[in-house]
Amino acid sequence: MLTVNHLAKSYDGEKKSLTDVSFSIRPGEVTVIIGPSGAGKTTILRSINQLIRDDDGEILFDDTNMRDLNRAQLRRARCRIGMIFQNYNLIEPLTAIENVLHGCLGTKSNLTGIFSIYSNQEKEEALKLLQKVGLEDFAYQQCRNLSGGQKQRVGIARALMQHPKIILCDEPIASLDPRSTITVMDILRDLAINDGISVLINLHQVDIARNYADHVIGINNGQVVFDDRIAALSDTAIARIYQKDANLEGSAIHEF
Ligand SMILES: Nc1ncnc2c1ncn2[C@@H]1O[C@H](COP(=O)(O)OP(=O)(O)OP(=O)(O)O)[C@@H](O)[C@H]1O
Repeated sequence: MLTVNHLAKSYDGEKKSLTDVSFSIRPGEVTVIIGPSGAGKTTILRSINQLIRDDDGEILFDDTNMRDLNRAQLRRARCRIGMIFQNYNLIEPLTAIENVLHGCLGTKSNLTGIFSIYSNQEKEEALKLLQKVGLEDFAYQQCRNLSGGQKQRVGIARALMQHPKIILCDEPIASLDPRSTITVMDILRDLAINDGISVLINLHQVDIARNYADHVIGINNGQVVFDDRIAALSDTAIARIYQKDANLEGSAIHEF
C-alpha cells in the first residue's frame, strides 16, 4: 500500500541527505525507522506526503506516485495520510475537540473550512475518537492545559478524524515520560492491529522499537542499511545501523 522506490534528496544540491532509499510498508503493521541523528529519518517521513519535495524516486501510495499529483490531488491523498509530530502541532488555545475536528478540514470546501463549520455527525465522531484515546473527560479543555501525553493523544485523535490508511509519526514519544510513552505506543499499535492502519514511526529508542515494531527500517547516512522483521534486529544489526561514518559502499540489506 506504500512503497518508496529509489528516493533521493539533497537540500543544498551538494550533500545528499537521502540516497536511493527503497522500502515497502504493509497494512496493519507497525514499521519503525531507526538510525542516528541526521541519518535522514524525518526527510523520509516528510517526503512521503510531500511536505518535503524529494529530488528523485517514486512514492507509491495505493499505486499512485505522490510525486505526480497536482495540488488538488495531493490534498486529497494527504487526507488519507495522518501525521503525528514530536511537538504535537496542536492549536493550544483551542479545546481538544476543536483540534480533533481540524482533522477533517482537508475534506471541506474552503468556506466551511474557514468558518470551522462542522456537522453534528462530525462532532459526535470527534468525541468518539477522544473516547478511543481515553480523553473523553478532557474534550472541552484547552489544549494548553493538557500534559504532553494527553496532547499527543489529541494529535492521534485528530489524525484519525481523517480516516487515514496510514499514520506517519515523527518521533511521537521524544518529549514524553515513560508512562505516557507506553500509553501512546499502545494506542498506535492498537490502531494497526484493530483498525488495519499502517503505522510508520521514526524512533530513537531501540528498546521501544523492539517492543512495538513488526518491521524495522535502519537508516545510516541517508541509506537503508537494514530492512527486515523485528526478530532479525540483532545487536550486530543495531551496531551497524548506528555506526559512525559508515562506509556503505556495497552494503547489503538482510545480511545480518
Ligand atoms: N531544511 C534543511 N535544510 C538543509 N539540510 C537539512 C534540512 N533538514 C535536514 N537537513 C539535513 O538532512 C540530513 C537528514 O536530516 P533529518 O532531519 O532527515 O535526519 P533525522 O534522521 O530525522 O535526524 P534526527 O534524528 O536528529 O531528527 C541531515 O544532514 C540534516 O542536517
